[in-house]
Amino acid sequence: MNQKILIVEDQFIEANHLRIMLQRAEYTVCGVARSVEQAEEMIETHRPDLVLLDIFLTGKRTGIDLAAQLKEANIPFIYLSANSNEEVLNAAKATHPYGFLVKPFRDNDLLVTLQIAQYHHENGLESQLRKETQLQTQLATITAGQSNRQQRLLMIAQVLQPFISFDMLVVGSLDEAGAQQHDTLHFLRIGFNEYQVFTHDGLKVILNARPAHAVPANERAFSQVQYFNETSFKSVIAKPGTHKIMAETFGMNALLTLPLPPGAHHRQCFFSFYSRRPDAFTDDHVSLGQRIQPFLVLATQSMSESRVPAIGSDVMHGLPEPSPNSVFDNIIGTSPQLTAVFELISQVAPVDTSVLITGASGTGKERVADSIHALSPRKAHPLIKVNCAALPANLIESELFGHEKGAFTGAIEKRTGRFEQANNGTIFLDEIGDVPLETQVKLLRVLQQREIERIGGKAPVKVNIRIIAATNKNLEKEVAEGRFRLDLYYRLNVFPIQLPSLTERKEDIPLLVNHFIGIYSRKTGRKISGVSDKALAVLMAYDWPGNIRELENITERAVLLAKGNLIEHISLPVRQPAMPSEKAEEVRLKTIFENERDYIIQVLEKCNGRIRGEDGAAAILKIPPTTLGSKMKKLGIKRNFSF
Ligand SMILES: Nc1ncnc2c1ncn2[C@@H]1O[C@H](COP(=O)(O)OP(=O)(O)OP(=O)(O)O)[C@@H](O)[C@H]1O
Repeated sequence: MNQKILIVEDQFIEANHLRIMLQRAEYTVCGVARSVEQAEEMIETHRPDLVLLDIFLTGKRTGIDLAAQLKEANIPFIYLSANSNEEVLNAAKATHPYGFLVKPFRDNDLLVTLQIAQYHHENGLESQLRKETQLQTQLATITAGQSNRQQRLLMIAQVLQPFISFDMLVVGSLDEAGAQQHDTLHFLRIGFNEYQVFTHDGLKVILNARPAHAVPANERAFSQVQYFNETSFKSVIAKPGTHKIMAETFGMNALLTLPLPPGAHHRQCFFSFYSRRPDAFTDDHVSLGQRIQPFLVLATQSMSESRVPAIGSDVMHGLPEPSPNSVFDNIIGTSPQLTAVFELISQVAPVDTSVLITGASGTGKERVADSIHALSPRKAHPLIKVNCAALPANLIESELFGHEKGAFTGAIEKRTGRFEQANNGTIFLDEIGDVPLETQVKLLRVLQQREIERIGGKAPVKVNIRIIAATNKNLEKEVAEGRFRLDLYYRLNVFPIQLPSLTERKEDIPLLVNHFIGIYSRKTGRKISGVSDKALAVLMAYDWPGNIRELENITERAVLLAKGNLIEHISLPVRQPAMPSEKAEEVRLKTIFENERDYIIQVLEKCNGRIRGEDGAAAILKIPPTTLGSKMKKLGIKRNFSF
């Protein structure tokens, strides 16, 4: 084994037990630290391969404080803590640990967690290296290509995006005195892999609409790779200049500067990446920027050597190629939040990593699963979807793993389970948070060993599957409350994708509404061309507890009820007005479950309690009646309605 492990634990007995256990398992324990200060010294001296980290330690600083340094030093760490309250779990999760074990735990749990951590760390590093080599090759190909400066820079922007997520890239050159020239190009991200390109003069045209701004002449550029997030960005934009314009005109909140040194035959250039996210950039971006500097120098050098066609002065240049958004045809939206999701999908789809999709009900989790499968090498094989919440506890195992004939009373025939059906393809386990604890152990086994055991079967059966799971539950909370196994959580949460709620991306509402109008006009044979400004304003003002599913249902109804060929009137669910004594804060703190519960009750009321049938609540909510039934049970909604 021979991995060097540092134990950071202030309880002597526990630390000693850990040391003995790890040594027995052939790990090398390079030290036991009782405080963050001691740990810092030992890390410096021994450079451990992994750190086991208690959260509350001797002294003021906690394990969570040490985590930031470990991350920077690229040392994986696992928390061991007796404290499993949700707040601590969330703070710990934000530091991206390789595992979290709640004390007391079994020795074996720790050994398994260590192996998982090692696996993730090595794979993470390896795939990072692979991706970076690929990036360098892509940059070299662009350099060798024949396209003009603008096209090349656009291609560079596109290949850099997965590594440095930005909303605006500004590229330009400097004169001998270090002042900016007027050859600057701006690439404003307007969709996944789609950019609006404008020149220095183009920017002037935009700014004329905002007379308070002027494009500064001869502005100086930064001389090293560095970043400015939130507070430091505020000090950068305190002075007039390009950065201030980017902040005030385009809503940018962070900057990463990447200057390129001058050469004998070419000028000094600069790349400035801006993001709307105030915490967008990290030290990792600085290191990456320094590593790719030579490749960018070559790319820009070849541009100054090639004859560059004149670029229209104040014209907005579109993409030279058709928008590659089409790979996500089934997911409508161009908001930055959704674009970030596209980014994650395209990163994870080609590999076999398990994915955990989280987000409130109706945010499109199933759509994301569809896209991951469709973009993966498994696309020619089945994508099997299982709604775990809809399966009664006594049937779930036979549904997932299958059974042999005669395995139990009623098993009159052999049944192939969903895992076997998904062989060579993908299995989508929706509502994973609803799987009973007993079944969770078996799922863990599938994830670890890629084999299943049919009920009544004599030997395990190997399966080659990719697992995508989804939930609208807060799994950390479920773990903390003992309803979800931590080891399964870590196995599933290898690549989390969190979907934004519709209120977080209201700018997508017009696109979504038009998309649904198109679908339901075709379905119903009505010729509806769009929605009036007034009706759209109503949609934009609503808070969408049911997310896109609710928007789809409301649009469908509006299409049916429209008097002319424009939707003029939108009828939204009547919401209970807040009680005067209710504080605004309390209203805001409603949980997803309360929202979901209220929404289902509203729909049930509208349907006079009918669940099934064409005008039943299940049809309106676009979920099977059995799913609605189990949701109602879960949310404590009594079945005191007529069916
Ligand atoms: N971005 C999108 N573009 C177009 N349609 C969407 C989008 N996202 C969701 N939908 C539609 O909204 C509905 C709900 O989507 P989906 O079933 O994927 O949500 P979900 O998050 O899996 O919900 P639940 O947690 O309730 O299972 C579906 O009818 C889907 O067609």
